[in-house]
Amino acid sequence: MTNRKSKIENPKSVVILGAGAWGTALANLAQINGHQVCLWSRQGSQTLETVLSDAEIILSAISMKGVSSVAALVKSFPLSPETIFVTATKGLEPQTTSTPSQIWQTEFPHHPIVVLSGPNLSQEIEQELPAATVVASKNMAAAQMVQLVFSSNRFRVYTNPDPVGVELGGTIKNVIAIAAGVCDGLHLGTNAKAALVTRGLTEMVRIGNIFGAKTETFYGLSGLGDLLATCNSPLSRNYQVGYQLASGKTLIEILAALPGTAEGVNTCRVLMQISQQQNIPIPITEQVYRLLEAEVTPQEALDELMLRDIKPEYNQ
Ligand SMILES: NC(=O)C1=CN([C@@H]2O[C@H](COP(=O)(O)OP(=O)(O)OC[C@H]3O[C@@H](n4cnc5c(N)ncnc54)[C@H](OP(=O)(O)O)[C@@H]3O)[C@@H](O)[C@H]2O)C=CC1
Ligand SMILES: O=C(CO)COP(=O)(O)O
Repeated sequence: MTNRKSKIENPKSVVILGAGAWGTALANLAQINGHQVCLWSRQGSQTLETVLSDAEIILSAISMKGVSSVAALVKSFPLSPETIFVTATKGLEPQTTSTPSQIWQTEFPHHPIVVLSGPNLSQEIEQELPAATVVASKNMAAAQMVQLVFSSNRFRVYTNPDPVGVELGGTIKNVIAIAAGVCDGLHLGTNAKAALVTRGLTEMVRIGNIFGAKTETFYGLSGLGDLLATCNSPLSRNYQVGYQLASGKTLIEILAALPGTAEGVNTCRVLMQISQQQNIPIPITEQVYRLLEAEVTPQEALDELMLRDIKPEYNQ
């Protein structure tokens, strides 16, 4: 059992990379626990070298497109060998299909890497509504340290030993959230939504298993939990993309007006590469891909899904 009091008695120096919606919310959560927090942005006045000099924890809340370049930049500065890296990005790198934690681990093979992911719509967290999340690592002491830094009466943090599983839950659900937005935008009803989300979870498990993730991880907060939050909330940018596609807008129009990042658009493309390389059926993701590429209309995507070959619910 961890002593929750130590979070005040032993403040940590935490650097958050990326002052977007999620980086800002996480910075506030660590700050209210009494930690010394520095929120770094490319637009800010502080250099990266200065902010990293005494960092005990470096948390990246950068969009997927910036992760590799920022990780390489961080590597060019001296760090304490004990520094813990935390990644909160929910995406996949197109060139390598790597997850963010795999990118950080490749750059920093001797440092502990912790994944932070869960049903965490940043706007609700900024409104001080209660939420729970997961911190996962192969290094349990590092995960427990991060758990203590962020845990509070409004943010409950669980540890987990399956970092890639936790990371992939948060990443793949973004594609299903686009589909859920389409489902609601077309007013297809509660039965259709339940079927979509449940079969979406099956696709998450299939892809996760290729990466070596544990199936049970996808039934926890970072998998099913985040899937439910994102597929049911108009606050989700990915859900908004799907909802607006259903109204007939083009992807270019939607992304031009979207506040912030919808990682599911890029993730969907990467998942299609993986599914083709590994011959893994992910029919919902495939229809989201065809819709994003304007190869089908929302109604045609629905018809394709409903008229697939009939089959058993589980593979024998
Ligand atoms: N918002 C949310 O509710 C949640 C978001 N996430 C995930 O967190 C990540 C960030 O999301 P969010 O904060 O909402 O997105 P925003 O669009 O609000 O912010 C994007 C962040 O990424 C940084 N960034 C973007 N491109 C680059 C680049 N090329 N190089 C360096 N930095 C870059 C920006 O840096 P800068 O500050 O320098 O401009 C900014 O901090 C995503 O992967 C998202 O899926 C996870 C959980 C919840
Ligand atoms: O990951 C999120 C909630 O857990 C945020 O979802 P969006 O990126 O779709 O807004």
